[in-house]
Amino acid sequence: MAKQYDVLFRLLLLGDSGVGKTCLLCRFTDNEFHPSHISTIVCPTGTLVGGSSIPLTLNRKSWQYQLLTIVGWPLSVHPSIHPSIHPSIHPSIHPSIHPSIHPSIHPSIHPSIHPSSIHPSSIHPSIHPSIHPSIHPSIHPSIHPSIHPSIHPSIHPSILHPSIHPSTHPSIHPSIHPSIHHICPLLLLIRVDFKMKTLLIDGIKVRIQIWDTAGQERYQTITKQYYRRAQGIFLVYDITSERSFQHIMKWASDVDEYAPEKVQKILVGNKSDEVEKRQVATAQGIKLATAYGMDFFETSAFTNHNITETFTRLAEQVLAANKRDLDLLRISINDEINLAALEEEEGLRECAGGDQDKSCWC
Ligand SMILES: Nc1nc2c(ncn2[C@@H]2O[C@H](COP(=O)(O)OP(=O)(O)OP(=O)(O)O)[C@@H](O)[C@H]2O)c(=O)[nH]1
Repeated sequence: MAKQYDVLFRLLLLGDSGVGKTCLLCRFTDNEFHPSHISTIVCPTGTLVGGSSIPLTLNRKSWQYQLLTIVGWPLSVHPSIHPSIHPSIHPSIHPSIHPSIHPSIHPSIHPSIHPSSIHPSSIHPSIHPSIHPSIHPSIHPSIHPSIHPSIHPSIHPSILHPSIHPSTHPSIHPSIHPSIHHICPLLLLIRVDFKMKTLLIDGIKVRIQIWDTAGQERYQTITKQYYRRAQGIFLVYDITSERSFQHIMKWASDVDEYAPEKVQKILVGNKSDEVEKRQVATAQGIKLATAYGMDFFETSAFTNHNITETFTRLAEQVLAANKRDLDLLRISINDEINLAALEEEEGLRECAGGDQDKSCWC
């Protein structure tokens, strides 16, 4: 089978909330545009002490969730637990999910999904009665018992139904209930969006994993945890927002502080279609990018202007920055191949030079 890619790079989208990071990503990977703004939520304040990644399929789309261990839960219910949660995404629970999840998932989650979507025999008996028929099974097996105290409605506005209001039954999760204030440590299942795409650059199949972060200030402690694993960063502002442009300096200084030294950066002025509302001139973008030594693109996720160009450019830069390492890797692989070929050849020669009547087992 042909190799799916040669190298894998991790890119990160950074910028204020509402500049269009999620839209840029969706336009690039799925050629879709979402007119409404649903804030990407990382997770409520707390201290990240560990985590592992879990893929989940929601609405036939693949999203990445992070199972995070948070300590120091705030004393009040987080504002992100809000009734305006989107009705369309059905969290699925994998059949192998451990019974200990049982008390934390409540039948009130949502009444509308068809019972046939869950295969009764595949669900552990102790989970079954408490999961409402509407929930499609599919939290990954790796979630296992540790998830129990942690499924939390702040996951993402789009994942839970409005019916999950803080006043809902406290067994959904203690922290959702206004009266319960102390939970520590706490495990959280949160959505950290990333999407993948493979590009062909100089004959190299470059797979890029693009992480969409939450622009909201309150999530930035957590977001910074992703910087150090990034090889490329998009610093995004909105050309209709002078403020988002001013904040680029803050984002850039965070990158300097938390990202690896070799990280590649690109400045992106999004919403170029909003001609009437423009507050940041193209020349200002160019000037800032030049000052930081970055490339600069004005984009529109709405009209698809410069989207592929921007993502490809950053991937090219990351590839160029890592080319030396790649070449070294390739040389060592080639050396191994050459050595194997040499050994094989020598073996053949030995056989050929030996007793001609003997069968060669080389
Ligand atoms: N006109 C126009 N609107 C856009 C464009 N890109 C995004 N938007 C709109 O801007 C709003 C915010 O977009 P998002 O992609 O959700 O913003 P975000 O940066 O991911 O925001 P957070 O998740 O809160 O950090 C949405 O209403 C989008 O429809 C664009 O290129 N042109």
